[in-house]
Amino acid sequence: MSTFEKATEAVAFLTKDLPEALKKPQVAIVCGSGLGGLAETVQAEPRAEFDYTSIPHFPRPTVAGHAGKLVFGLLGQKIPAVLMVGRAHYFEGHSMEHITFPTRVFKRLGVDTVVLTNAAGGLNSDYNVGDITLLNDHIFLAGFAGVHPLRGPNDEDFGVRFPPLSDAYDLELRRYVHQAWKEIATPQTSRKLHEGVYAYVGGPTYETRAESRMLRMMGADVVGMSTVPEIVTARHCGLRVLAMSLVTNNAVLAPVTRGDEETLQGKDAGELNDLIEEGKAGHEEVLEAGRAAAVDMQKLVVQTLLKAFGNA
Ligand SMILES: Nc1nc2ncn(CCNC(CO)CO)c2c(=O)[nH]1
Repeated sequence: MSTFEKATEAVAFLTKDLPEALKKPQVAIVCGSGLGGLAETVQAEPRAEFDYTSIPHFPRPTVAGHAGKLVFGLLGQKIPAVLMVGRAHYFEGHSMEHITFPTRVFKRLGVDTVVLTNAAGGLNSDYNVGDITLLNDHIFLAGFAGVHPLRGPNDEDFGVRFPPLSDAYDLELRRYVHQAWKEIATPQTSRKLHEGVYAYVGGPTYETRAESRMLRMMGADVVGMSTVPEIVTARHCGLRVLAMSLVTNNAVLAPVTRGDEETLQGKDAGELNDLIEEGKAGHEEVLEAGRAAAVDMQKLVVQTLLKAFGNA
């Protein structure tokens, strides 16, 4: 069975009992780590929810903070949308084709715009935890090595064999984000909105210090383990893309301390531990920062989409 046929089967399952107003979602939103609250901004009626385990061929997330449900509803009471609460990742053992299958389902549902959110590590020293980075490009390291969602026979039902990506990050949608942020941010708003480049790493390990420095030197502003495979797949099948990262922690770029006696003289075990532990990333801090920033992120996504499609 081709991916196109699997996506068609999943759409038939999802739409068979959907309220008419929800059968043709215009926008799909992928909620990243700790950002599942976005699905609660969808009003109560009309609304439909599907656990991923019930959807034919859908991948099942295993990471804390990734619930695993598809929510259909109206954003801002007018934009028919489908929201993914929780995503599957390559590092969980899923194939690239499997983690990007939901994007194929969006296409078959008639979605024309996909909004992807994620939690990411900050590489740019101007970024602080809690800031939002509107993505305007990416570096797909795994893709360079052939770990790529479009590897293998091209599915002409979805798109061309050699899709360009120089236009991947929709300029009009990014303009709406900046306009929306001007309306949301107040003088008291501490978090900042940046535009930047996302580096995709396969995970599940967080980067080493040297890897973080390499990514920064390559021009990346934030780093994460998701989103880019979905973006590549979305562009392959002609969807408009809007993507935002929440900076949930700062990647550790500082060179590792030398271990020679001269450098470490006079340091006791506790001080040595502090040196090596400084800035170490952890998933709990990622989730906590996601929860803290979720309301602003939700407002920004909804306000942007109302500007882009609210008069439709
Ligand atoms: N240094 C660093 N900090 C980060 N904060 C969030 N993520 C994205 C990964 N998020 C989950 C997996 O989805 C692990 O926290 C990263 C990352 O990949 N690297």
